Amino acid sequence: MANAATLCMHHAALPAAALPNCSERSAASFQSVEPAAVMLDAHIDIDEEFFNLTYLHRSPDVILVDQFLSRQECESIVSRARNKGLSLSPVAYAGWTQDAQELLKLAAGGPAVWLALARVWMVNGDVGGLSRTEMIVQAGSTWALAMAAIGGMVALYTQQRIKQLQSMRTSTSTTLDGTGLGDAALVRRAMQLLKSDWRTFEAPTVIHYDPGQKLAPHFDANRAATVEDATRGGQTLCTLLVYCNDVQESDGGATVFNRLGFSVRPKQGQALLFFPATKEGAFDERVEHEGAPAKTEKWVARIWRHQDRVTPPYGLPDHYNFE
Ligand SMILES: O=C(O)CCC(=O)C(=O)O
Ligand SMILES: [Fe+2]
Repeated sequence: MANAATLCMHHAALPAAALPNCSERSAASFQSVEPAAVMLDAHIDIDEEFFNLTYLHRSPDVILVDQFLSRQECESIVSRARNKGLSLSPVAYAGWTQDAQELLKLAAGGPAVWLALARVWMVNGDVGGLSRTEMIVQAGSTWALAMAAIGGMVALYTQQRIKQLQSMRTSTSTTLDGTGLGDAALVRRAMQLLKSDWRTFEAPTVIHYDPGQKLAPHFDANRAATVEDATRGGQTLCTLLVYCNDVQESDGGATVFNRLGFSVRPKQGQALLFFPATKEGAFDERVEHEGAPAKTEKWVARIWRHQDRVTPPYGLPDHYNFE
């Protein structure tokens, strides 16, 4: 089965880790320089009374739920994933449609027009006295040829970009069907905490990092979600990660929020919840994050809550029964 959970990465993610003093930027100072913060804070409604829920950060809201899953549930998730087998985590080039459109628009008004005019000028110089219709035909066909060639170059660039992004995620992963002891508990509790129907969830994804593996800074939402995520339920509104094993402080492997200046160390059974987009689907770049390389292995289970029904193979099947 196609692995449902591709990771959305965009070139905008690249310089983020290198933002000057980004780790020292406090929430308060961020709010004062970001007037749109209040609008961006309007994430989906959650169950604030959920057992063990604490706020790690406000605006943007980042939440921890201790003992979200039990040790047995975590172990069950890991062993089901191992039995199924994991493969290199897929990465999506989020925003490629926008980038390609922009490049083509630039070319259509610039280089393609210059080439068309140059061709008319040359042909006119060679044969002389081109009629107006002949000039239009010459210019039009040259413009179309130039656009086709530029389209090919944009496609090549997009392929290169996907390869480059893939090298930034070296973990392996797989999806579970939500019927094992641990993954069923994950879906059930996610439904309560997020006050959401399982139909808006991607199938639970299990991510495994071997020592040294990592996930570079990225956003889970996609600025071009309406086009690129149309077949997987639209925008990612919420990310729920559950750490399935402990990683000691000195061993790295934290989930790092560079722009917010803090990180979360993996603790078995603990859930980390944040909102890559508002309930309306507006992209929130403040919650850019990364999975830092660990010296030991690290296991994470993840549910992405989308805007609409996530149909199979990305989501759970119609006959899924969470009871
Ligand atoms: O492994 C982590 O700490 C982060 C994982 C993550 O961000 C993702 O899977 O989208
Ligand atoms: Fe992520």
